[in-house]
Amino acid sequence: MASQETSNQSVKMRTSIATVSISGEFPEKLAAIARAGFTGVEIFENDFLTYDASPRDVAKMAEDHGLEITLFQPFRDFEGMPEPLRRRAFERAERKFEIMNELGTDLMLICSNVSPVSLGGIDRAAADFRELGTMAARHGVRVGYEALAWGRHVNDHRDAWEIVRRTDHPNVGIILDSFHTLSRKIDPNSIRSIPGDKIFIVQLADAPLFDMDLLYWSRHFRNMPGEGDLPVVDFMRAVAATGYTGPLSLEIFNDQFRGGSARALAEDGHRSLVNVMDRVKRLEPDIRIDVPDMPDRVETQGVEFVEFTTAPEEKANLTALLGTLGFTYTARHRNRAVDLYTQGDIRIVINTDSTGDSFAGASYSVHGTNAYAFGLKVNNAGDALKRAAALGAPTFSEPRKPGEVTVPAIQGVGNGVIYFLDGSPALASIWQNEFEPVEAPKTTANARLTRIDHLAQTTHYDEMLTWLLFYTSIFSTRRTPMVDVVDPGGLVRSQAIESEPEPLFRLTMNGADSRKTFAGKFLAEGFGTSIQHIAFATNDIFATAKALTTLGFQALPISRNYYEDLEARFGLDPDFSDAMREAGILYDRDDNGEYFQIYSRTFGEGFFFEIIERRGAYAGYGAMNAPFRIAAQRRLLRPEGMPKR
Ligand SMILES: O=C(O)c1ccc(O)c(O)c1
Ligand SMILES: [Mg+2]
Repeated sequence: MASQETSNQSVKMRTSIATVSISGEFPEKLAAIARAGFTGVEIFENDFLTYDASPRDVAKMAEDHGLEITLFQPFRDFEGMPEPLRRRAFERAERKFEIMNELGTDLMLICSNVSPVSLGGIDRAAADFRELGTMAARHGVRVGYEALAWGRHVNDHRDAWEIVRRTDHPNVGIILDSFHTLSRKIDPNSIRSIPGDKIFIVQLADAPLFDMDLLYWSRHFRNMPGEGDLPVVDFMRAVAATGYTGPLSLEIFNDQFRGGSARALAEDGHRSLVNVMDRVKRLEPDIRIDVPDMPDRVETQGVEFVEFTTAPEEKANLTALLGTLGFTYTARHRNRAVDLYTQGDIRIVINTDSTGDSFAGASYSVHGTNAYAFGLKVNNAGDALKRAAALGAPTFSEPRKPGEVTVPAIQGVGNGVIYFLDGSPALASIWQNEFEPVEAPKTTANARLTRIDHLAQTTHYDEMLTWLLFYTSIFSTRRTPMVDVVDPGGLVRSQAIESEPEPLFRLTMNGADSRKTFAGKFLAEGFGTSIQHIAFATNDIFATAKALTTLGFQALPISRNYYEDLEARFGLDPDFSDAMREAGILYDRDDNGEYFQIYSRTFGEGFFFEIIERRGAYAGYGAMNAPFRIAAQRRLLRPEGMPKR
């Protein structure tokens, strides 16, 4: 009875990552892995072989970093070999067991045989494993069998389990790898019938859905759980239901990661594991892994404000542009050089407070005028901060003056600040308490802008997965499929993140490959600033266009060819397309509704505003119009009549 009780206790979560998953030399990898908070590491044999140190030295290095070596892998082409290859395989294994003893790890991964000379048969494989188990026991080690998705005879964890079950040896177990199961669309619920103590380690990886050869897909395109499209949470739920308490180990083969930052990759990996396990814990109450406590994913009700930092001498350009968009200067901060402009439910804050060590001033010095911060409406700002911090997001705070409230905040893309606001008395009354309404004559002009539809952030393509994971792990969101936007200077990849259950907060992430693209230029010249455009919603784009003209707004001029094509493509009435052309309105339509867009001219290093109207249930962002927008923006960058350089 006593042992029964112990076996139901939960066990502290053990996190591990394979050395193949991140860039750098062996010592750099271990340092980054330890620093990111992992408790263990899988040694990928090749990383060890190519590094000039003895197994004991490597054991010492891992120990110095406080890392357990969870696994030594892979051992290939073992089971089902005809003689004399069979004998050779056992001899090879014995050599590796000796190395494992020096490394201080007791588990080796054997992946299913891919050799064309290997022989099938469950009982033949089980007999080989039974003999190997006995040899492993003599060396005090264990072996785990993993079905590679492209294994010659075994390519399904259900078959690997049947072999392990028939082997019936305490030193032989199964190793599950989410990629191999999910890439072949094998139902992960089949894992639920495996006893948890026969699962020796679990490897986790996600991947974008590609129709591609399995081996090539696995070796080049895996990514961190939550960064791809595979149902890793369902997989891990099934594992948790078995009572498994061993390490959760990331094994990510990815070409882009091999050249990335070891530190950033390790941090993303740790965040992805904690996030997946947090989901799993909420869905599988019988889980025996003790996952760190944190509030659930944050539901957002939209963008409460966007804040620009600028210098007093540049401010007039920005406020003039806001004026032509129908914004009114409504209030000024009681203690600071901070102004509030409003229209509908939109708040734009302009900060010229560069005194002391204000972050706004610092951001201006690095990036110039930029939208360096935004505020999100959430249910509980304190909980939002707790979750973000538990997932490793840097928290942000600045010294407050008497009477000022500390708004919970974190830092995100381009070091920009994300504030959390909720309905608590202190945070809900911040605009009334900290701002003084301006008495100056108010314009009655208004362009019927109602709210912020979306923010668009630009990053280097290499960082795109990092930031997608950042948002989707902290906030309750879904991602739309990635779209490619062709810029004459290169490709820009774009993906939207939308809050769930209601898409009240929408954000598009644009990953620029080259600084020759319009987005890449914005990044390079703004030194990595983050928000490139803000899209405001209207309920009547034509009325808004008319009001904007009166206000002196200059829309981005769009080529006549665009409207010719639009008319042909959608069978539009020529009067309708002429009306759009005159107002500089772009158009898109899908099965659910229509989308209208007006762009401002660019401001500073490529920042711009957009005005949109969604009709019906159109859910996109007009991606097909992006090349026309980019072409128009590039035309304006060149002085009239100048040849393109
Ligand atoms: O691609 C491979 O060969 C390979 C090797 C070891 C693994 O654990 C794995 O998942 C894949
Ligand atoms: Mg694997």
